[in-house]
Amino acid sequence: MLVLNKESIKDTSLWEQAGIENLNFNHEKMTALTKENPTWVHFGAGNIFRGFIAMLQQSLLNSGTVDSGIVVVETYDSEIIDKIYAPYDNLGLLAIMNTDGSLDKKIIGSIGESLVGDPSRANDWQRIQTIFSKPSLQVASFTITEKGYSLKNAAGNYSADVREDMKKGPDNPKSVMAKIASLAYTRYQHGELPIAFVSMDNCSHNGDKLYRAVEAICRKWVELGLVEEGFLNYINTPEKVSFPWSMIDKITPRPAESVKNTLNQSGFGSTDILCTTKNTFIAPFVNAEKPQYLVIEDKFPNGRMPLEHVGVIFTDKQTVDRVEKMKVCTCLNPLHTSLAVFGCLLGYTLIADEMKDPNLRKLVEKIGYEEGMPVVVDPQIVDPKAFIKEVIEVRFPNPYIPDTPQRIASDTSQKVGIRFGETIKAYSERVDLDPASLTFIPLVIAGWCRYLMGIDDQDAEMSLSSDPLLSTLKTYISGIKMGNVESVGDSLQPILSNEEIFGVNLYSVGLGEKIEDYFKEMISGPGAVKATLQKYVKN
Ligand SMILES: NC(=O)c1ccc[n+]([C@@H]2O[C@H](COP(=O)([O-])OP(=O)(O)OC[C@H]3O[C@@H](n4cnc5c(N)ncnc54)[C@H](O)[C@@H]3O)[C@@H](O)[C@H]2O)c1
Ligand SMILES: O=P(O)(O)OC[C@@H](O)[C@@H](O)[C@H](O)[C@H](O)CO
Repeated sequence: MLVLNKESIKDTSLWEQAGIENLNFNHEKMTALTKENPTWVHFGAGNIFRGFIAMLQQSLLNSGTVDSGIVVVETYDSEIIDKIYAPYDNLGLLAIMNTDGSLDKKIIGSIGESLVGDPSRANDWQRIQTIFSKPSLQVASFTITEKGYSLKNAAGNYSADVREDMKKGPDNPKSVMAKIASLAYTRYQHGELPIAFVSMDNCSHNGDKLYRAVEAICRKWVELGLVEEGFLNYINTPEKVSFPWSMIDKITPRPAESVKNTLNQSGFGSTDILCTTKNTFIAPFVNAEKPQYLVIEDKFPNGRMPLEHVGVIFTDKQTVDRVEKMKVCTCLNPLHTSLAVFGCLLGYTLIADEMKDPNLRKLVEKIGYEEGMPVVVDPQIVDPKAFIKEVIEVRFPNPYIPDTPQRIASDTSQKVGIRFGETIKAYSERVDLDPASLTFIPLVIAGWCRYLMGIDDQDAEMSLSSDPLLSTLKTYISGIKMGNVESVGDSLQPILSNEEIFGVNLYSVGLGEKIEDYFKEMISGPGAVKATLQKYVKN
């Protein structure tokens, strides 16, 4: 069996025989050059990073356009580095799942260094500080999930770590955003060196989200006299520090047993799948679909790698905003979240199987075409109708993509505001549209509340995907009993009125009571979720 390490990849014929595309550059040289002159640090060593972002730099390395790779930093889940990067010399394998069932297999070898971003790992932290003091560094990018940018807890207060970091200053930060602020401070101290901090997470205005979090911490440090005022000016000078917006799209499911088995059959053995204690599902291999889109605001004060050669679209902020809104608020992610919630309730474990269920297919068609399209943002550079058609007809139904509703249900509380709240707000702002007339979006929100009960449509207990608000949300609905509509009372009110969650108080736009009614229908007994869904999609 072929195993991944820096020695094994030197024997090119072995990889050729296994049908695995090898690197077209010298891995050792790339590693040395990355250490000497790092240009790109990426935070968040998860699946999308290796399956998409690292492969972009790899294409540039393969063509000889660049000579250094990426330094990956994991600030949250050190097990990823210790168990998935270090043992394999930072190498991985990408399996692209084609619609005909074939796999395109490529070694992932553009990661020059992997580090744990935490002061408790002193050597790694010092090394990251050194990297941030280097003039060569151009880009710090991020895929740390939407919750990674959050400074506050469910109650809207700064979390304990953030409070402590704000009080203590840039030494020994604990929270992820204070770590970034601290590294920016290092860069400031070394001559106000320029850099672009590029969020590549699925959240609207992701660059602003990152900026706001980092800036709030820096501002506090300045207020308390822990750092010079010039640091805040530095962060706020776009010619020195930028926070470009981006839109990223490539379905990259958790590593799947089915793909592991196929890889084993083809003679590739580095396939152990791990679920870390922090709940990251990761393996030495990544499985992903082929389609991919990355659109980035072209604002890089220290220059950047020529990623336009490998399909990345660089444009202005407004266009990024429009593409991102098109995808995240209408054409892909709301449909995914809908399939996630109902898929879990109805016992599905594969998105492609859900697309064979006429009710679920109809649901996403109605949410996308009927309720989303009237307010979709047309970015001009991508056609929303063609995009959503590819999503509904080609990407979601691809039976070879082992994507699960349970993966997508993770962190739903962090996502519903963007996935549905934006459309609801757009209806409120239009004189010709009324949010209270929506049917399917509120149906999914009711489905999510029903999901939070942790009981599936067959009345069996179901485990819920991780979510930072899960315990709080479950407390609100703990008094609700299946089959007992009276027990609902006003239990859903703290959820549905929470503007932190939905971006809008759903009662004030005429949807709160409607969602409560759908919810009541869905708890009337076993099979009620399916029946409710069927009743409304058939109308
Ligand atoms: N997987 C996809 O299909 C896909 C597609 C487009 C965009 N994205 C974006 O990328 C993000 C990550 O996806 P992935 O596939 O790499 O997921 P993953 O589960 O493989 O990895 C998640 C990464 O985020 C880090 N993380 C999690 N919680 C964090 C926190 N509170 N603070 C800091 N870091 C944290 C983890 O340590 C890990 O590095 C998604 O949330 C989404 O915003 C993913
Ligand atoms: O990653 P999230 O949590 O923002 O959303 C779940 C999925 O919709 C997402 O991961 C998609 O696979 C992705 O947005 C496709 O580009």
